[in-house]
Amino acid sequence: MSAHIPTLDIRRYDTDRAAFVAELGAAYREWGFVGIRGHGIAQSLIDGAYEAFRRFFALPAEVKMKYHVKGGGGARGYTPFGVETAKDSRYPDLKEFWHVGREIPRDSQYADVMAPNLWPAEVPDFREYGYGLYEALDALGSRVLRALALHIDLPETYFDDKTNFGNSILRPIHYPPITAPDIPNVRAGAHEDINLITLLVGASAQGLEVRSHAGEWVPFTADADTIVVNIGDMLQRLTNHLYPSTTHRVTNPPGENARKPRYSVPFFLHPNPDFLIDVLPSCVDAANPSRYPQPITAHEYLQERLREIKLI
Ligand SMILES: O=C(O)CCC(=O)C(=O)O
Ligand SMILES: [Fe+2]
Repeated sequence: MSAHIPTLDIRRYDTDRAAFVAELGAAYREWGFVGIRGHGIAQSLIDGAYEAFRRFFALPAEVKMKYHVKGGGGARGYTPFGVETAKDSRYPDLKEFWHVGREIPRDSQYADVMAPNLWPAEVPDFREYGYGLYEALDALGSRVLRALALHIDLPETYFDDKTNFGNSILRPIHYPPITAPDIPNVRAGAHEDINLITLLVGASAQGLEVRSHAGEWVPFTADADTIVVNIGDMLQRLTNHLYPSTTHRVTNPPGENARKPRYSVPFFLHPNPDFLIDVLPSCVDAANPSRYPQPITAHEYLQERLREIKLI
């Protein structure tokens, strides 16, 4: 068992595939989290997106609320403070966020469950950078899924046609400075992600913690050139827990650091809405019988989980 969460260079997928897939697979089976370097996403795209998101969150509350869709479950546009609440938590998280979804033709078979995007007119760069980052992380996520597929003896391209219309979400988050002493809320309460995998770009400020097998909270503050990629509940279910969806949280920093805001941008990579999450036969044997005899579509599963976190 390694004592810390590994970071691997994804360029090795092309130069040193067998060893890379083995190391990546082992790291995920142990931690559910890995840092990915050498991903090729331009720093200028990441910086430009962060700057556009920061400018949006700095707008007055009433301007931001123009982009809040009542009854929309936060699926697109802006969600204010005090809404999302981790499943077993009494207090809402200390965050506001925006959701960018996939751009699809409005006559697509998925149009009824994948609403059009909103874009804030006050920040002209938001769309270009926001969707640029969406597409870059979607492509990187597909590369990680190829390696994850090979590690469990699936064809390399197994996930390609199951995620090409994935209901994936880019979520710029702003955690504002914490000024009140002794508040019971945390920036993000302990939770597992719902989707297949999550790619977290540039969460350079401290605060993210990952629960180890032994039940200890392990801080994971990635280097600036590293994208954190973790397993979500849908992939855990599909693989009968071979790939674990690891509990994580964002703590309130101690002392003066609490007065610094935190920005982070997770990309929640989802399968196509009609993908049937049915435990892979290769992940079941006599010692590990299926934990989920009942399959469920990705869309139904998502609806169940959004109700649990009070988004719908
Ligand atoms: O802010 C972070 O670094 C993590 C956020 C997170 O875990 C989430 O939104 O699911
Ligand atoms: Fe998360």
